[in-house]
Amino acid sequence: MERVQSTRVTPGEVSGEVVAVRGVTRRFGDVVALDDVTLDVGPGELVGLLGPNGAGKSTLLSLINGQRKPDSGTVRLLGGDPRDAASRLGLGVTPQETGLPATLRVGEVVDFVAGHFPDPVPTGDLLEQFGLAEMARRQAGALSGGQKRRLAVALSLVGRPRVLLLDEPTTGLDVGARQALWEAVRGYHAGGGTVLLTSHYLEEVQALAQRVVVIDRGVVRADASLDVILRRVALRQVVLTCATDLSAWPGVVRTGTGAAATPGSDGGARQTLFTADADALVRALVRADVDFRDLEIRGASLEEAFAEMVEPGMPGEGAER
Ligand SMILES: Nc1ncnc2c1ncn2[C@@H]1O[C@H](COP(=O)(O)OP(=O)(O)OP(=O)(O)O)[C@@H](O)[C@H]1O
Repeated sequence: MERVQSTRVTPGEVSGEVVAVRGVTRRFGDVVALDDVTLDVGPGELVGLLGPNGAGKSTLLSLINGQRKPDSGTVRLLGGDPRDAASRLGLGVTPQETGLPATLRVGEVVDFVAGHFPDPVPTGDLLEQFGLAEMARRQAGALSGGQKRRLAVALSLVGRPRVLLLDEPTTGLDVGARQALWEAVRGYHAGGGTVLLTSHYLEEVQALAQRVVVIDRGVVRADASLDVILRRVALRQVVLTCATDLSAWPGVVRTGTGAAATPGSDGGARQTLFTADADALVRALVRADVDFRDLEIRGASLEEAFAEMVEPGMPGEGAER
């Protein structure tokens, strides 16, 4: 409990959306990093922004934290323009890479940042919470990669922010450090905080988020509860060569790209069948004496799952263009 209370947010002031991104497009030269993105995050939500490399996740966070401006569309943070310093008073940020002053001791770094806030979390409490208490007197430059990362996330909480933006918070951390960080984020959220975090890892999003926004090539592909996204990603692929078109077979949710489109030398076609239960599908095909060969079964990778989410019928589908 102490853990939760130590980062409890200032109560009360937030009403309406904490983050409101409406119709935002952002280009870098010819690259469209974000393409007409709309995303609202309400008070107390913990949202995972999931997407592959180059999807546009960091760009979106940089617009929300006021570092960059959209080419078109609007971004609001805590009811104001994120480019105004006043709007960012309630914001805590941990970017993907953080430079720490190498010669300052860990405790001094926290004290330094705490000095900028009216009611900071006490340094000792914060270091305790992040498992850094024994390192308070160590120079920041002497910390391991994982310890630096933990310190960076701890620093984003010093000022008791109302909203926290975490860009791939645990990339490169070992299992123990990752768990400790997740615990801290959960504690912050349990105390009333709003979190938007990015990740490549479904596991991370699964461990933390209630709502998942999938972004790929600058477009929001899905915005749905964790359960819905997991069901989508959990589909298995049964790949086989068969002369009969199996796309309408019971249990086949849909076919993959190129299904029934690649003729084999004997006239059979290579087919990719998506199903929730690969075992049941294969048993049924065998029972029905369907003549197939070169059977492969695999889970859909996250990238494949993202691509599949472009198809119609996905709840929260955001790519109808
Ligand atoms: N400063 C920049 N100059 C030019 N292109 C950029 C810049 N920042 C981002 N981009 C491009 O915009 C696209 C989105 O990049 P972004 O960093 O937002 O993706 P990401 O989802 O955060 O990726 P990662 O998971 O690898 O960090 C990419 O194609 C990237 O190359």
